[in-house]
Amino acid sequence: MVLPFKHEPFTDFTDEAVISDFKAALDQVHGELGKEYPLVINGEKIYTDDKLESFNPSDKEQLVGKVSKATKAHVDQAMDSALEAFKTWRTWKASERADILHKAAAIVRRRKHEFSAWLVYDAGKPWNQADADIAEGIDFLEYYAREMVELEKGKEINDRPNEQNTYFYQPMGPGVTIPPWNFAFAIVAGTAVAPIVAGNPVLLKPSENTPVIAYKLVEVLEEAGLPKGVLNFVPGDPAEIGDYLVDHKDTHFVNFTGSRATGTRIMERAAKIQEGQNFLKRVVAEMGGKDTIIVDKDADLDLAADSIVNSAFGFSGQKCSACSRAIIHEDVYDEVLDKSIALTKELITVGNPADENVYMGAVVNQKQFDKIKEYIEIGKNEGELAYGGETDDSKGYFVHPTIFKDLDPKAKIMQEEIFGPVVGFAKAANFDELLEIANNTEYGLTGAVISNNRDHLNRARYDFHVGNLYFNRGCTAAIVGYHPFGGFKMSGTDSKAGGPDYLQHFVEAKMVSEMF
Ligand SMILES: NC(=O)c1ccc[n+]([C@@H]2O[C@H](COP(=O)([O-])OP(=O)(O)OC[C@H]3O[C@@H](n4cnc5c(N)ncnc54)[C@H](O)[C@@H]3O)[C@@H](O)[C@H]2O)c1
Ligand SMILES: N[C@@H](CCC=O)C(=O)O
Repeated sequence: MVLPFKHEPFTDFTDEAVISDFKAALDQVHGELGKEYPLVINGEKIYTDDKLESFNPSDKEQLVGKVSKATKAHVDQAMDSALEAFKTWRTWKASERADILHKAAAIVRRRKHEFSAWLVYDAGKPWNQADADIAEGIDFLEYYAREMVELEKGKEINDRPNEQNTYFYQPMGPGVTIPPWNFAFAIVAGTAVAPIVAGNPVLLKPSENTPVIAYKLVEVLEEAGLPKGVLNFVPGDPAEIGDYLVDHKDTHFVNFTGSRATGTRIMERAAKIQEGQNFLKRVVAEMGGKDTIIVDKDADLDLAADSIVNSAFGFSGQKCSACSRAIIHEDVYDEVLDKSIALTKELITVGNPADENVYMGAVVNQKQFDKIKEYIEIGKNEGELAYGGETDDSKGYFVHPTIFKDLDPKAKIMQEEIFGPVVGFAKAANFDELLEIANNTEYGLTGAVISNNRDHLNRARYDFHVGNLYFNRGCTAAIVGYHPFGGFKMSGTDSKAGGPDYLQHFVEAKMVSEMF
């Protein structure tokens, strides 16, 4: 019997036994660094000479792994195997497909610390953030398995005398999953297994920054019994195979999560009908954010500072949901700013996340490091540096938590996604203005309101235009099955990952009417 869904608990890293187990997992993974990984096409492991090399962001000389690079010819091969696999995979019952996800979840759960340890080295995640990423991946497996069994039942529609009508959902055909690096296990798992459990084979092209942990997922799903050809692993250079995957005439859907620039490019390309294509492609594109916490005059100011600091600096601000704008009522602005600086000083440590109790590791790569540094320089001209601003890329890509104050809400660092540990403060005269500023970016992903005023919360519920809105807490850390995730405006297609509507993106609804 399948138990009702409950999210995976987070690991208690204050327990000495857990600390010792986690250190052992780090040692185990350390011993496996630098290995080579293949493509997986039709169940066959293919090693190529040309490889992606993944390095530890906190120790940039440390090679995490070398992953084979797919060419366009490999993509064609993978698509052929997906088309072949579709013929039988589509006929499996939902519960049979779901069982593979349940088994995969059980395998990952048993090897949880080992998987988290890979994220420490491959993505630069501190222990607790790595643990949360793996827990979210397990949740996606467990949640979509249950959701598919429900969806297979179809929906009730009306009959008339001598007429029986049925309405049900069927898979669409093979498609492509293109995830980012920042939730290198959770988002890869969620965006690959949702279409798969719905009956569609997938070509998975992981991020070039974190391909090793993605390969680990492919191994687990194979061990759990996923038939060959249902998940094909085609890492590669996005400049070489990215457009090719999207443009392919047999790509039925693209399940993308990443930057606005890549997402809009994919939307445009997928709209063009290719020779031999006789269906419209679907695109799920979950993109960037410029997420705001607003603090009302009547609010718990310690809670405000805690929410801002943890949402801005958790995983070095490398979350689409990260708070990069704090808009504060002018009457409490100085106090919230002072409390936020004090808490940052007290809480945030920067270092190699393989060490215990590090709050922030390095940012993912040189490109991100340079970009964040550039925004810090821009911020110095646009506002006043209130805290931090230091950077050091001698050993790893370290950026210290950085707070700017007294910014114009239209300033560049208040409008563009930085994707690093930088938060800008601005003030507003009243609640109308707080909301107006919160809505003045082109993004609409997450936001939070810290307020004790019920009328203001009621207004924000409808007038704060973001897909995920939180009251009296931070704006990160959505949980599968509890906080379905997806953004408005240029943040994406509002697909609501981890929610009850998500699988609908990967099925076709069919009506059959029979006369008796
Ligand atoms: N809204 C969400 O749910 C969500 C979640 C996580 C991250 N993000 C966003 O992702 C971004 C960070 O991730 P990133 O740096 O990996 O983003 P990115 O757009 O650079 O890359 C995302 C993926 O797209 C691939 N890609 C790049 N060019 C491509 C092309 N031309 N065709 C096909 N694929 C291509 C990359 O290889 C990678 O796998 C941030 O903007 C962040 O806000 C959004
Ligand atoms: N689901 C995550 C954000 C994913 C994007 O990076 C959160 O809610 O913080």
